[in-house]
Amino acid sequence: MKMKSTKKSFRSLSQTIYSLLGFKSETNSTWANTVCDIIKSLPSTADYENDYHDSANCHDDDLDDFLISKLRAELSVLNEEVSRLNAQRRQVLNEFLQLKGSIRVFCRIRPTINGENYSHKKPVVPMDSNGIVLNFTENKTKLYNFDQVFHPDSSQNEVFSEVEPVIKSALDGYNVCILAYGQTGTGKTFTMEGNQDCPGVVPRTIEALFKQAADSNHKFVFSFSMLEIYLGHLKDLLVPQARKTTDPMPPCLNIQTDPNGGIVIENLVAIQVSNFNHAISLYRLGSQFRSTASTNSNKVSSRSHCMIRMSMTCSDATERRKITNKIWMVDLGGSERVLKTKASGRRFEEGKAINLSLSALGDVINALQRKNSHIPYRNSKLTQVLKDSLGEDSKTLMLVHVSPKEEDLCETVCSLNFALRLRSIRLGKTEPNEAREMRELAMNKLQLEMQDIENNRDKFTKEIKKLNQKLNSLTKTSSDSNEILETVLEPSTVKTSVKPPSSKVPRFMRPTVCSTRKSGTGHQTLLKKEIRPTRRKRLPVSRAESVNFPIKNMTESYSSSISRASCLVELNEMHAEDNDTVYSHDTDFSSVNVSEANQWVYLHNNKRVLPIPPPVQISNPRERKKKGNDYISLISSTGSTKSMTGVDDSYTECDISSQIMSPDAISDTCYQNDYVNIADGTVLSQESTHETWDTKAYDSKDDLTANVPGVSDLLKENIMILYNIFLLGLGFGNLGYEPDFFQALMS
Ligand SMILES: Nc1ncnc2c1ncn2[C@@H]1O[C@H](COP(=O)(O)OP(=O)(O)OP(=O)(O)O)[C@@H](O)[C@H]1O
Repeated sequence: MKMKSTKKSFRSLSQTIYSLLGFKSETNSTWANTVCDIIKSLPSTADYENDYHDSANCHDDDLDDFLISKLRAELSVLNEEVSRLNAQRRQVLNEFLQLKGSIRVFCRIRPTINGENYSHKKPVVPMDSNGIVLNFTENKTKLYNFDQVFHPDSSQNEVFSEVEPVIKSALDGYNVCILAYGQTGTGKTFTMEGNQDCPGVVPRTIEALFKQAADSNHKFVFSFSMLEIYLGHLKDLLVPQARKTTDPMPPCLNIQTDPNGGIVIENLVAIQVSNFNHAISLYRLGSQFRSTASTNSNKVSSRSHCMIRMSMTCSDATERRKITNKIWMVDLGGSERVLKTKASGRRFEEGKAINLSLSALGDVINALQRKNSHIPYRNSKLTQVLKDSLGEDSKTLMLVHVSPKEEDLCETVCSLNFALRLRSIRLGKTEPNEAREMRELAMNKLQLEMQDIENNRDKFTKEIKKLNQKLNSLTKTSSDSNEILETVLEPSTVKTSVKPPSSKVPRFMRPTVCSTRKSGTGHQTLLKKEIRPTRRKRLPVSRAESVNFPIKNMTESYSSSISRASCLVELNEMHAEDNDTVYSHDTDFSSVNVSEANQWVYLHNNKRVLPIPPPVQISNPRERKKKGNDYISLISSTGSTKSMTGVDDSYTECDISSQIMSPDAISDTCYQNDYVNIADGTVLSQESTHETWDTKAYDSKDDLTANVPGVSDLLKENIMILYNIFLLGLGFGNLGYEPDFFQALMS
């Protein structure tokens, strides 16, 4: 235990050294370095450790080290095992998808919706999980085969279970494309988006991506984009759209090809998303900007192709197909027979544009399936955007939607013929039954194998998480103890990253404004805005970043600068409060500084600077507002970007932030000088007795004089003058001015 106590005393010593920084002008970083040099020259920890080992075979820190290295070794074995299983799973999945086909076509039959009338004979009948029969007349039927047929009562869950394998492919680095195709009003948006109770493919895919990425033992960075292709133009759905002709137009989206053949959409917004909720909120936002309209076939009909893109980057998995890849989820515009919908004007143009691009998409997929040498990507914007996600090295799912209604039979035939064109020639109806059964058997086997691998991997991943937690708690305790000494030895890091532990230091030991100014430590501390939780709470020793605030025609002593944070707070609040109230009790403390500074350096129209505001109460709210406006005009005239961020040499200026009290000094002053209302004995804090444009402050002062019975106006004025002298004495006293300075000033 001797060793432990020695270490502890060293730790507390370094802490003490650190807390003394800035207490006296001598206790600066040079001093701290010297003391730490002395500490370094003392017998090293290793010497103690050796001694300790001699005296006792076991020690807490050694045990920690031993446990840490043991945990690390275990983790590396487990991680290797997970990587091996991942590679195995990837291989099995690929085999599985190859048997299934890299372009797969599903068919979903929409259920009947309330109020719809149907003829006695059902025109669209699902056969089994792959077949669908169309009944044209009594004795004329036609059978269509697909990779999967979803019956009218199939749930969103069932649909997603067929989609899920391609999400795994996406995480393996393949580009993936999920397309919802069909006549208008057949349920494309329902499948892709779903509703609150039955979420569709898009939310489920996003959720699965985040979940599977978390389970994968690799670090993924996801980004979300959303666009629509409307009348042949690309429109970013995450950018506010121009409503009036005078509104600026959003940047034009151009499609480019990078040297590797990847598609780049210029100016498309891609927002990094770290979790499901974040991505979904963006999706909801984008959905609001979609172009929809009411048509004869659908009350809320999508008049464009809506495309959602999740890009993912994973640089620590070398076995992935690509470092960055993407998954497109596309709710295609509804195919429609213009004659039937009787669309005209804009609706007609929209329908025509949708049909043309759908036809181009069909041509591309068909050419890919036939392995044609020329793939006609350039025939539409839709196929240009999807160029790198439809080819050889990617996975495509087409969900074809059909209506159950007899009157829609023509459109249903068109949709199913379109879908048939997309089906792999190899997997078409030419495939013999025997071969098909063999293929299905092999696929089932691979699926079981994959399930087995995933179960094992999950077991290991859980174990890794547990071990990591243990390791974190062990390494945290050992690194915490070294951190403080390192900070003292490395004074440059104190500047921005470490906050002095002022709350642990007794008040009398904390630096004053002057000492901070002399030692120069004030500017080394936090740049962040401090929130003042309650009026009486002590604030840490910290100062807001100060910027020069040039004022024309000012002598050096009266020129000022204010904190950037406070300036912004003031401005915001003045605008927000319609200039009536400058700050409230929970205002940033630094903004209080500015208002107090305005009592001492009152600025009017940026021309005249008086040391003290005239002790005139502004009871008329209009006047009060005007005064506030003067302040605003001051901030806006002198607080321009230039003056806020830099120094303008044409002005005489000095940094008044060094004259304004530090928040701590102000809070100290408040403690020492709480004002007792002589009439009712209540304690008013200094803040509330100051003359600012805070209505509360005025009320307090009004109370102060009004509550004294029989006080004449002259007496009131004298009290106010005395009171101002008192305040000025306090404030300026803290800044190093002598009382006779004020007497001279007042006289
Ligand atoms: N499987 C389903 N279960 C329940 N309701 C459905 C289903 N499919 C579609 N619907 C309902 O049918 C209506 C039309 O669906 P939806 O708007 O999704 O069609 P759409 O194909 O996207 O049409 P458009 O191309 O005109 O945008 C909606 O009210 C939707 O809720």
